[in-house]
Amino acid sequence: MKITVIGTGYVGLVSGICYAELGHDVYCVDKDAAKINTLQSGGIPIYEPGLQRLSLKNMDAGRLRFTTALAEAMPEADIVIMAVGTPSLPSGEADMSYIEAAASEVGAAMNGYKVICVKSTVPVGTNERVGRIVRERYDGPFDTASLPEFLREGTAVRDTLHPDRIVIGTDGSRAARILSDLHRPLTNQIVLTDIRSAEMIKYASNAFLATKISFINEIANICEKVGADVIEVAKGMGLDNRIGGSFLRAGIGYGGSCFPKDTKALIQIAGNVEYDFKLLKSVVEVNKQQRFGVLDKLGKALGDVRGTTVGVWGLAFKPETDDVREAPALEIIEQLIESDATVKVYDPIAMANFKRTFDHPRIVWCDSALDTAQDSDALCLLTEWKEFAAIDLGAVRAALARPILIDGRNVYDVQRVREAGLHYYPVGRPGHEAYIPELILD
Ligand SMILES: NC(=O)C1=CN([C@@H]2O[C@H](COP(=O)(O)OP(=O)(O)OC[C@H]3O[C@@H](n4cnc5c(N)ncnc54)[C@H](O)[C@@H]3O)[C@@H](O)[C@H]2O)C=CC1
Ligand SMILES: O=C(O)[C@H]1O[C@H](OP(=O)(O)OP(=O)(O)OC[C@H]2O[C@@H](n3ccc(=O)[nH]c3=O)[C@H](O)[C@@H]2O)[C@H](O)[C@@H](O)[C@@H]1O
Repeated sequence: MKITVIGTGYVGLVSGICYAELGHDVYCVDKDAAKINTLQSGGIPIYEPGLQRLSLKNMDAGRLRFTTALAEAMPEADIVIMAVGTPSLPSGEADMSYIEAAASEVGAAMNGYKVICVKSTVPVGTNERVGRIVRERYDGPFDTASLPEFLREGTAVRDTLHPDRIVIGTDGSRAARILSDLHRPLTNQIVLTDIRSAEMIKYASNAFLATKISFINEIANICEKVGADVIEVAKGMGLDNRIGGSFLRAGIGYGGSCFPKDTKALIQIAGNVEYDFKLLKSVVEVNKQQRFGVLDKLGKALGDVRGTTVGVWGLAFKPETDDVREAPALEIIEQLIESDATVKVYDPIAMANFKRTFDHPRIVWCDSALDTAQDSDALCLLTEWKEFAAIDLGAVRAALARPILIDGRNVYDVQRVREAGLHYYPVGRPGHEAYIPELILD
């Protein structure tokens, strides 16, 4: 099939490249000329393992092209996939302006039947709006379809080529058939449904995953007070098939371009139909607070953070990505600076992105994990990169001015850290002896 993908952010780029890998002819379009130049010359504007190799392979095979001109990419397309951004407005609602502009451009470029899919995460009713916008400019046949995306950054290629399920929302059998044929090589788990339910499945899925994370984080906070170990608790819970073990890693809360945005948007969607989504509001509130647990522990360990030097390992919102959107590290570092600390930072991949987002004279940009630890009064691990998990803790202890390790992602074995002579402050686990449970059970 011939596919045109609009938007070469994470989603557009990964899906475009993966559709080409399945043997389809793909044209990826973006308004950002710099991104398109990079892509045309074989580069990739994001850090995503495995993506560049697939892009080059499919460009060489003549199945994958990049352009800034929608008019060039549209005429032959059977399927048009919109994957433009839907960022948060100050109200929390999703900003629909990119979708509306893209729909209008698609309408102007239509020249025959096509299935117009919305892959971006959009409020219920958006596909109908897209249909109306296209119809204003084109009076021939077409279908719209909701085709939500469930990939995760860092494992995007694998998630796309081996999805748990594909959700297709249509209001007609022709579009349903075309999109089922397109995705059948990927999985047998194809959920064919109506458009509004498909749009809701995406928000409900992200909101549920965010709920699991905030739930386990609250359990971790209680574990700290009663002397239980949240890793054991999550393991014991997760073995129940009804609960499932994934997304029960306690830590400093979720970040990224999607959970924070989509939870807020769903609260607004509910509010617009006069439904108060109390549970999800609490999930968001718990998440906002969770990151500050690192600062509480620093306060306990150091006495006062003023005038100290704090090392920070990890700036990306999760490992295997250079994305720092809504990364907990941003607020933690801002707070440390406000408290007059000097902050030494290091991330294997996300340093440049972070520096573009936030910089300050009291941030020291380090070249390595050990350089960050050198002479710091405490070290905080905020992203669980493999490099940090594998580091020689004895060398870390020798580099630090004071032996304090705050582990925001529960990376280390408690015994191993203690043997290295470090005072260990993980999340929801018995760590350093001085950090005793507040409640001792008889
Ligand atoms: N980032 C992720 O991991 C996931 C994102 N999503 C959803 O997918 C959507 C896209 O997300 P990202 O890829 O992260 O977005 P992004 O913001 O990184 O990229 C969007 C791209 O669209 C381009 N664009 C905007 N309007 C355009 C137009 N009219 N014509 C051509 N190009 C245009 C922009 O220049 C930009 O390159 C969002 O709704 C997001 O919620 C869904 C699943 C995963
Ligand atoms: O809609 C989206 O954009 C995507 O959002 C998430 O994907 P992503 O944000 O890339 O990354 P996740 O692996 O889900 O992690 C999100 C955040 O939750 C945190 N997290 C995750 C899992 C966990 O157990 N604990 C935890 O704190 C991570 O550290 C990270 O900050 C979803 O997992 C994808 O299915 C979805 O497509």
